[in-house]
Amino acid sequence: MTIRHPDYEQEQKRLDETVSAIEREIEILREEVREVTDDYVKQVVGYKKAKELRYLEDQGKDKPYFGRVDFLKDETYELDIVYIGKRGIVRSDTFDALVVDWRAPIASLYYSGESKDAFYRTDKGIVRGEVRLKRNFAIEKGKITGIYDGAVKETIRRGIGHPDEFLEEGYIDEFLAANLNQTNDSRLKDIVATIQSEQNDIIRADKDRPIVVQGVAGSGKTTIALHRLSYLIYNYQDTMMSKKFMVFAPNRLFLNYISDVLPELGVDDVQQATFLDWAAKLAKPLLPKGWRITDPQKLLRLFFEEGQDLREREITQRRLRFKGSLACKTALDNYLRYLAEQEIPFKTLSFVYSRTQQVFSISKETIRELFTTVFGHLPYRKRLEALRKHLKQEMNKQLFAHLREMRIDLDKQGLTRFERMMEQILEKYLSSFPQVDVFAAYRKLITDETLLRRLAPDDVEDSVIADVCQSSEALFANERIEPEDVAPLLYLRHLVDGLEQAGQFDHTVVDEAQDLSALEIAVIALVTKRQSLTVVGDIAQGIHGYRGLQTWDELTGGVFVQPPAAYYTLAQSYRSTIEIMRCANEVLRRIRLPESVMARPVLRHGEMPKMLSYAAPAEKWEQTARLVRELQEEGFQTVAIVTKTAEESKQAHKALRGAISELVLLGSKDSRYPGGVTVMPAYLTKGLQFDAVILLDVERYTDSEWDAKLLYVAMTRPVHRLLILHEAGRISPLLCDVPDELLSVTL
Ligand SMILES: Nc1ncnc2c1ncn2[C@@H]1O[C@H](COP(=O)(O)OP(=O)(O)OP(=O)(O)O)[C@@H](O)[C@H]1O
Repeated sequence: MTIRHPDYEQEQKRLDETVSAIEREIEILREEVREVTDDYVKQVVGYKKAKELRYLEDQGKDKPYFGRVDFLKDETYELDIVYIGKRGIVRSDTFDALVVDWRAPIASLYYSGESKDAFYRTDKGIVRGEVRLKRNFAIEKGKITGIYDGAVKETIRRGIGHPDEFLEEGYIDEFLAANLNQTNDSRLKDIVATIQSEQNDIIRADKDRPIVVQGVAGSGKTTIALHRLSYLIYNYQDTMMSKKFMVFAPNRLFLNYISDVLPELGVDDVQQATFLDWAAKLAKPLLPKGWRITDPQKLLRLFFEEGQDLREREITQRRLRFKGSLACKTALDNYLRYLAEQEIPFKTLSFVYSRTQQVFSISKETIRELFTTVFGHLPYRKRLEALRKHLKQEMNKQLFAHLREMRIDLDKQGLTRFERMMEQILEKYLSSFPQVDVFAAYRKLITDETLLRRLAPDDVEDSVIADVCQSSEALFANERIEPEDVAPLLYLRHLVDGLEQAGQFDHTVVDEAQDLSALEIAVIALVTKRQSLTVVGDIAQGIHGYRGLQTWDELTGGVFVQPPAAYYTLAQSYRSTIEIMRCANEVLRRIRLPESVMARPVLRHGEMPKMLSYAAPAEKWEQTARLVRELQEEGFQTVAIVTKTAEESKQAHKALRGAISELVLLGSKDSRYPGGVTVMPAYLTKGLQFDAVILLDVERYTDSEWDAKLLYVAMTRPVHRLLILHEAGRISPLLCDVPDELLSVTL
């Protein structure tokens, strides 16, 4: 912290004036809000004012802003001095902006830092100039407690470590360090004061194209995706509504964990769901009576437990991967084409006008052309409707031309008779077009080896087709579909009937996207207007690798073609200490992944991760309880005891609940994260963070890619402390090569 900054007096004076002005605004608002009215418009305005008042009273008065930026405009050579806060505050008498909202265009300068060549975008174009000063304030109850100028400069001048080390590990400015060091209150919070430049680029990216973000563990993906929603609603309230925003996240616990930050960011009524919860609602009406979707957790055992049938694992993986792949999407597209080409008996439509015995006809070539090309972009059933309408018009046209030629005047009765006749002819003609029942069609395609071989792309191996069809047949025999059937079913519904949900969302965030399949994301894109999606994830954390994305190319090269996606990477990790991240990176190194997924921790040190062993199970529980006590004594509020499986979590809870008061067991059905001391399986910790993590039974993580990713996820959850427990003499192959200087081992 800079003690007595030379501008301290001046800045405190400015703050005092701002606070006084805010107090006046509070008085005015209180008066206005008190007014009772039955005018609807006034009520709406009143509601907005009440919200504004609440913000000013609760937060704005004590800490109206966190930053200042001085911008010298190229065009006019005027210096704008702008104070930036969580919400904009305007004086109602003079309309002067006391504080500029962090989402306003000019505030972008604050996040891009000092530069001689700076700019920001407005509706009217780009404004260029020089950022002369970027200043951060720490403010408590209207008093400045710290002033921090610039970012890199300050850190290096104060000499925290050698400058080379900054570059290697990623520098961090003091203001950010002060923010990160606060003990974590376990929930996600807003980071408006410390958003980093590369994060700012993502938050403010073009709204009308998909963005895909590969970000390492703790790089702020979830946080910035939510800040992006806040940014979008602030800047595009004419075209976007927050109630039409959707956030897809991996589980209900996670949704609960992030739910507090949205209102804090000024976005209240965003929809949130897991993909399966949302998609199953749409898919269920397509299923025959009595059919169910299997529990997604059922397969975890097959993939994460030792001693499982390897052939079954292979078949299952092939089936799940195929059902989520773009190859499956191609097969479904081809299926519709195949129906049109092979199963529709295009015939010439002819009819006779009995009074003159005139024969009219529309050729089969014309009808085929209409169905497959002219209306080819429409869903199957809508194509049929369009064809019927078109044929009727054409029949009318032909007949009336003939009547005119023959100088025949049809009376009302004649016209009605003719209308009826045409309907009958069309009804009969179109009845030979197959009626497609979505589920029956999907079932046929996914279980008929010959058909699937014919329609799937050539690079899908025959043996994969055979495994997919045979194992799907067995699954369907029990009147069950699996979660991976849902996306192809919805995609087929889109091709056949059209998804009436199409364009339902103004913007969609897909978090932990690596665990969804390409086809699932393609379905999400179908229901999002203008492909306005923010897709974030980390390939290194793809713990459902047997079904999820393998690379981002599947999206950038396959799902998002027009408009193409903008791809970003975030390598800087903000959550855990350097010591924790270095140790976790060692686990990743064992599986060959691209360099982009290796995390660079920010310059924040802490205790080295510790590995402790125990000889007997009783000792394991004693040690765990002791560690929890010690962590609590140190002041850590959220501690997670993490096991490999849900079953082990249950056992741990049973063994520990007597020794640890208020210990909460969490499973995949839970939807509320209570804080405190919790015990849960590793896959559920996804996306969450805790002050400290105690990892149990690490010897159970084998040398497989899945286990390495799972262990990596669990190891990257703590903000401050990581403690690892294992049975004496047995150690996970994933940890046995970690150098001593990265992991302190106590035998
Ligand atoms: N610019 C920042 N300033 C302050 N804190 C930050 C910043 N960026 C991220 N953080 C903090 O880092 C932590 C991790 O953020 P978040 O959970 O959004 O990351 P993530 O990339 O989604 O992580 P993971 O993939 O591991 O779940 C949070 O505590 C968040 O507040």
